[in-house]
Amino acid sequence: MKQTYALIQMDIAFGDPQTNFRHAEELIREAVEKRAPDTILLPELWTTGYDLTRLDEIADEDANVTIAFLSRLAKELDINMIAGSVANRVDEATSNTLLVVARTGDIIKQYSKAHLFRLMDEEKYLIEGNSDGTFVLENQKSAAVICYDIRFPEWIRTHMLDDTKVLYVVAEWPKQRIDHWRALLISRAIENQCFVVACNRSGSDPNNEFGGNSMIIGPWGEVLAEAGLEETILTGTIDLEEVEKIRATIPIYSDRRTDLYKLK
Ligand SMILES: O=C(O)CCC(=O)C(=O)O
Repeated sequence: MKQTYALIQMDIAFGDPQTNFRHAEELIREAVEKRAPDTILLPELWTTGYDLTRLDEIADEDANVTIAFLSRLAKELDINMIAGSVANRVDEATSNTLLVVARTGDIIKQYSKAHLFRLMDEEKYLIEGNSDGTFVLENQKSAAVICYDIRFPEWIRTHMLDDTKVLYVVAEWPKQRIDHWRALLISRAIENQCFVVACNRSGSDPNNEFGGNSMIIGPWGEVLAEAGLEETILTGTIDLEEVEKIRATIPIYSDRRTDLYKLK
């Protein structure tokens, strides 16, 4: 089964949801016109950026505004969306929540970032999620995580054990550690024998320059498509049958020695 993706590696206006909604819609429409993708990806915190000190004003109550925006576009344009993440205010607390939207416009998954990134003060303003990012999209078992989560191979493995074939990643990964981003994504693809489809942002905010380099990686670790630093729409097509072939060639899932692993 083939799947075509368009990764919206957008610049994000700091703390300005109106501008970001407008800009994201332009880029999504451009992607659909040029490439008719099955699925579109957006980056982490694409409506607000990392303007964490102003979350009281700019976080989205129950993600309602974002969900209405995404559902409208998914239905009209006949696309699925791994719709990045947004600052999602529930009662008094805010999570960094990823939304998955089907072509029908239904929200089929919400995943809140499990590992908060202290270097960017996330733990001061956000609460962590406590459940996994697995879901079924177009009949395929899939998983999605957010940025810093990819530094935790045991968390990613937890998502892959039940025949999951695609790992989606959304991020605001800084340029100064973009070599880690590439190495971690390629490693997660090789060690889990899965496709990795990863959308970062471009541009900068008052504290960071972001690294772009959105990627589509195959289950053998091969880079199938990769963006540069600038704002761009990265597209690519994958064939999910590749996963079965790689898993049959080197059967790591059945060779695991869980009797030896001390993961607690
Ligand atoms: O782990 C890193 O180096 C970057 C993580 C990050 O920027 C984030 O989780 O927002």
